[in-house]
Amino acid sequence: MGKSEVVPMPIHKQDSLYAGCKGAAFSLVDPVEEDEEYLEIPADMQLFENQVAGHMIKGKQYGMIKHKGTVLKPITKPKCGQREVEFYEEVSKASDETRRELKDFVPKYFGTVKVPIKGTEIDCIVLEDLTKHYKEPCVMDIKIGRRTWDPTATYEKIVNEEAKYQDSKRDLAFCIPGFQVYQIYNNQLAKFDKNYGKTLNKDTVPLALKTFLNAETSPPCRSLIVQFLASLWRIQMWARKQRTYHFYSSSLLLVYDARRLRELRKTDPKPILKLQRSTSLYRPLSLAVLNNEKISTGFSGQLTKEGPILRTPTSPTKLKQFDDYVAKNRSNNVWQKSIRTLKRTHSFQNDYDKDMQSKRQDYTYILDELCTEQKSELWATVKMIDFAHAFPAEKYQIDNNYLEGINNLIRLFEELLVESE
Ligand SMILES: Nc1ncnc2c1ncn2[C@@H]1O[C@H](COP(=O)(O)OP(=O)(O)OP(=O)(O)O)[C@@H](O)[C@H]1O
Ligand SMILES: O=P(O)(O)O[C@@H]1[C@@H](O)[C@H](OP(=O)(O)O)[C@@H](OP(=O)(O)O)[C@H](O)[C@H]1OP(=O)(O)O
Repeated sequence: MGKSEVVPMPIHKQDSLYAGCKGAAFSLVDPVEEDEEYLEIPADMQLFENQVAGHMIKGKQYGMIKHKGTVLKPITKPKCGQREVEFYEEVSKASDETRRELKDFVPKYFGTVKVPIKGTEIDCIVLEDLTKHYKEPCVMDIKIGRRTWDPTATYEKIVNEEAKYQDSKRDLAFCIPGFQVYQIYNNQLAKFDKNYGKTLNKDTVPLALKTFLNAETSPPCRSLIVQFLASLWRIQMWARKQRTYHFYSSSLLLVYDARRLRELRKTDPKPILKLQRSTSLYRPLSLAVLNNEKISTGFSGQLTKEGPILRTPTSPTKLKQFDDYVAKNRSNNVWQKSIRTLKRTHSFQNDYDKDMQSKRQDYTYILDELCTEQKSELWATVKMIDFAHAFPAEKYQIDNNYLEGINNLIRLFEELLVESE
């Protein structure tokens, strides 16, 4: 039980359908009989090798299929499939603000298609492949919520669901049914399956996150954590106010490109000290540069429950320099805006929630800027997936089951931000 497979890199993705099944990267198909059966899909489709959790080929269940930049999700349970299709249809029409915002957090939806699988026409949901731009996609499926059974669940289903991932769900309100990571330290692809996920608890989940982030032997990469947090905070802000849906057994899919991390570490083991614009946006907010001189912003880089830990410049010269800097620089430069926001956080404890939000927006803003200027710079994202059990919100209530999982996940990522460099 545990790590399910380690695959030497580099892994050359092959277009051949046969290669998809025989390749050791896909550990989830029974290699003897079923992969041969599975070959009975159209020639321009392959098994989706980056699937880390969810239904796999087994009897009348099928795994995800890869097709020209999309993934096809076979509908094998009609009610679940119908619910998920309805959900995506509603969101893609986005007739209200909640759904308009939500659209950004889910994979692009391209309708449904019938695919002949083993001689039978199977309806499939067509979604954007969230891994398609990444050379070495590291993927983690995090199932959100303590309760993973929906309002229509049978007694048997409830008992079955309650028996799984008990420690993790109880203490963190989420669980990890699978992930894969291109490990930089040994150049291998490692896959962790649901059996491993079921052993995790509140003490070991942070370690699993570090494994996923290639941060077992070195501090987590700050740029990577900020990218994940920026996505997570947006989803959190949305989940805090939405009263349209209640999600059961739905996941967040975290994806990043280990190739970019590798390059960053190779060229710049301490990216925080680089001053070029492309990387400067990712420097810790403890430093700003004015006329080639480093200025302390007072932010220690640490976030706690009470808010960010601030270190007001101690020397009078530095303090004056900082105040002058903030007073004089009122332009729209993102970095200067960040400093002004941080300055405001001196009144943080009086209005934690509001200031926390603006701080988060500040990070998001930095990322937005980066996005506009160099879209290709982003190499990590979080999307909400799996809406087979998405229901209308009961009594117009907040989905606290979902929100709590998101909050805890964010807390762990904020702790990683503290450790990051
Ligand atoms: N849009 C996507 N892009 C890339 N990978 C995806 C996408 N959607 C799903 N996946 C991959 O497929 C896996 C299963 O997806 P999903 O959870 O939607 O399927 P499922 O069979 O309904 O899962 P479950 O058994 O948990 O209900 C995910 O863990 C992820 O690895
Ligand atoms: O059997 P079902 O109804 O398809 O439900 C599966 C469930 O069997 C599966 O549990 P298990 O194989 O881990 O015991 C769930 O997987 P994880 O909880 O491990 O991710 C599936 O999520 C269930 O599917 P669904 O979410 O549609 O109920």
